[in-house]
Amino acid sequence: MLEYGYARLCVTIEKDYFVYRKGDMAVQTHQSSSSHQGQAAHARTTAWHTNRQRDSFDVTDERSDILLDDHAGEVAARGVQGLTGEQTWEEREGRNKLRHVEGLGELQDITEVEYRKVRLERVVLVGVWSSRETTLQQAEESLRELAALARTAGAEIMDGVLQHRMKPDKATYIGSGKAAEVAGIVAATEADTIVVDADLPPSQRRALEDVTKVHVVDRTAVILDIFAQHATSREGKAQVELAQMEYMLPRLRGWGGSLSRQAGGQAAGQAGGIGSRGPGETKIEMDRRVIRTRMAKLRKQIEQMAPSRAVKRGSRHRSGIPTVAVVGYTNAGKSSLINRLTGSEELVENALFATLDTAVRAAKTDAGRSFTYVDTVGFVRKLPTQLVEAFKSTLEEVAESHVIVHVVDASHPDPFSQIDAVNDVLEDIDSLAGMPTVIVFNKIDRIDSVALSRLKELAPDAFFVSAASGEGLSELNEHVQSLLPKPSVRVDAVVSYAAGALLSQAREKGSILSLEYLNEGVHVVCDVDSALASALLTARVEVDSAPGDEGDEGE
Ligand SMILES: Nc1nc2c(ncn2[C@@H]2O[C@H](COP(=O)(O)OP(=O)(O)OP(=O)(O)O)[C@@H](O)[C@H]2O)c(=O)[nH]1
Ligand SMILES: [Mg+2]
Repeated sequence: MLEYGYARLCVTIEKDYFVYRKGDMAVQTHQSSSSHQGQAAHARTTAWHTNRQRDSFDVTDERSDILLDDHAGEVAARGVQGLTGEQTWEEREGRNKLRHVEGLGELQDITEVEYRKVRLERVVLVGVWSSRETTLQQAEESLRELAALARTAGAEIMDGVLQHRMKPDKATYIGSGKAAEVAGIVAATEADTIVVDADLPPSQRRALEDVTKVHVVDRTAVILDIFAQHATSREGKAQVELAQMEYMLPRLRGWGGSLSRQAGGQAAGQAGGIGSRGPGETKIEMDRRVIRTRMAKLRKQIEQMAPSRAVKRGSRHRSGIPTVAVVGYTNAGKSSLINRLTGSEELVENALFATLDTAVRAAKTDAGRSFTYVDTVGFVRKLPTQLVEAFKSTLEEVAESHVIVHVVDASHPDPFSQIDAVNDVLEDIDSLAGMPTVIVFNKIDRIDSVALSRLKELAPDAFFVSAASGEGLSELNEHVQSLLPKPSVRVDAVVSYAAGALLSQAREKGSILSLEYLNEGVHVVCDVDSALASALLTARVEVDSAPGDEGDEGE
């Protein structure tokens, strides 16, 4: 019964999601013909064009202080720069205002009005920030990221507001007066969901729902929702469902009651929004015991799947093929980079968490040696604890690789905070200590030369590339190849012509330093792993003056 409900919901969502994505593209294209003609002229029909147009008014698209001096000046001029220190008059003033975050909420185009009809839901984003903990800029950035997450989940952003207060309100998260204001915004924009940029306890969520009369979900619910939509492998699905149930369990009592538009079963599957998909609102009536039983079953299933993962990895290891793990913040361009480096066609999307299952892509060094790139799930700040488990399979892949390529979006307002977010997670894995790591700033086609040279100053050892234009990729490729572990055994022997297969293996898995065709056989000097070395030595043939003898060297 439960499984049936879940599968059914997934189908509905995927369909709607597709409509949303398609619609969104159409909106962007339309936009380009009116207000971005100059840009549109550049790259009219390519895929990059679509992405760039999307990016051109994406709410996440803003340069940071780090990258641009004049922007820092502008921020200072707005009087918010010093907020972390003394409490200024502006701060006191600011505390009493709900702050609209630019770029969230304005109608972009008339076409968008039409698309509203097919979209799932209209959301208002709400955040609270304290100058004791962050800066206004970081708070805005976090809300923009939430906007990108909500959009990826299929929502349409009507507005985004931030309240400055030392601590979230105990009852309603934002102050009660502000909650009433948000209720006004919700009514005016006809939004049907509020997304809060925090992990909200059930009581606060309910109180806020009572004031605003719409559905309130938190950041965790949005991320879980994206994972639910994107997971494709059996294990990924099971892990996400388990995470959703873990999230739901303490919140069960809170769902329903306060909302008149509460629906169950199939109706909710179609009308439900972020956070209500998967094992969500439809299962309110479900007894906790049933959920617990289901969770136990899922845990067992996942446990049983783990060995097959290990076997797959093990066989890759045994075959002596080195792996390069590509990690980084979500949407940094990991899949694009791998596609470009290997010629494969991994899913690339301007959406968060496009890749949800690790994928392995074959590559070859210039000398013909095989190695693989492992594409991993993107990282995100404030990753829900419930999902950490699901993330572990990705981390296992990283732990077992030989080189780490850490991709960063150079055009992001604050690339270094993203690097930190990723490193925070990676630092917890002991086996990574000492593993060669390459930092790669991608998307340099999107930043100007000033920003680029600033980044180069701040990260002198990094590589600067563009998966879009191909710039910098050959240097990166060369460097990655040089970091691959070298096969440890040097073989210098004449092997019989019948051992041709062994020689091609030596080319694939090791490196051939010299080949010489003699009457008796092939004189090969190569570096290979110990298994192949002993196979080659078995195929050795005797010649009059054995190669590798001192007398031979000089000739
Ligand atoms: N302009 C520009 N866009 C890029 C570049 N590399 C990637 N992109 C775009 O960035 C977006 C994200 O790319 P992906 O390759 O899906 O990123 P990812 O890191 O695999 O993302 P997840 O799988 O979601 O974690 C897509 O819209 C890409 O087209 C680049 O070098 N330049
Ligand atoms: Mg990806």
